[in-house]
Amino acid sequence: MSSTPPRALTIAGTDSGGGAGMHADCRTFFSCGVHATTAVTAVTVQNSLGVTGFTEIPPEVVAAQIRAVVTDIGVGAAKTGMLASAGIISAIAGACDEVGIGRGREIPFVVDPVSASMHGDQLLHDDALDGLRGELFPRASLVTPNLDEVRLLTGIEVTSRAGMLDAAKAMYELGPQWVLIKGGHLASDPDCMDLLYDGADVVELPGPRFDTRHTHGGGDTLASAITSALAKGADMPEAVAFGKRFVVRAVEAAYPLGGGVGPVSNFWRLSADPI
Ligand SMILES: Nc1ncnc2c1ncn2[C@@H]1O[C@H](COP(=O)(O)OP(=O)(O)OP(=O)(O)O)[C@@H](O)[C@H]1O
Ligand SMILES: Cc1ncc(CO)c(N)n1
Repeated sequence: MSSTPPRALTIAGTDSGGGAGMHADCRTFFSCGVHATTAVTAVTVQNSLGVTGFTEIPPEVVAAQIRAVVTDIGVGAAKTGMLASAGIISAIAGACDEVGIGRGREIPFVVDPVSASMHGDQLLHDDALDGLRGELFPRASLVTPNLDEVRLLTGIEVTSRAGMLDAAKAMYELGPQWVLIKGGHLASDPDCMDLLYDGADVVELPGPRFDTRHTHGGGDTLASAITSALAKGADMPEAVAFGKRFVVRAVEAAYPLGGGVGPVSNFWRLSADPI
């Protein structure tokens, strides 16, 4: 019998195409040697061409999944992805307080403020933005917005690396302990620089920009790799540096799928040996 591995929790939506969302999270946890536990928020109808619909899980069922996992199995860190509605966000905030998930509590909490798929299909109702800002960000150890989410949440349009620092400061004012601004959408930048900020220090996380359109699930993969490292006891700068190294390799190994946009590879660490 082996000893129990580190565990992490993803609170997120499913992607029937298997590229992003909870599927990307679970594969990333697995690749990092972390047992994946899940609280499903929504079931999306999705493939490489986009999202054509989703069904939400009742908020009390989302909260019950969190309680069931944390009180029995225990987790070293938790993350959120697609949350869909204000009601689900409130239920998550309440459950997190009950079981000790959040900044200053036992279980670090990574909040990825997913608002839309990379095709632009909405994954969060407009009236849920206040819930994210008011109920989740103040509980977050880390928030990981992309530049579209920065605009939605703060009104700031980032067009340069200097603008990323303004965005980090504005996001920090919304209450999280740490902010990671992702630079993947800054097309004018020949590299992919992310920025980590804790209200005082700025850490630049440089990375190459690969010439590929197959980046579906990149944000989920980054946040899950960070969560895996936190579940193993890393501090935030270490965890984020690991997450960036992991996602760079994942984008490099991205693969085409279907007729649209393929996913980053969450299993680049595994060999491609025949059966
Ligand atoms: N073409 C690329 N080459 C290398 N790294 C990239 C590329 N695009 C994005 N990244 C990196 O991948 C991570 C995710 O960034 P991005 O800004 O794309 O997030 P996102 O929009 O939330 O992702 P998603 O595609 O899941 O919605 C960041 O570390 C970013 O720097
Ligand atoms: C379920 C789900 N979560 C997150 C994303 C964004 O990557 C997506 N496309 N689908």
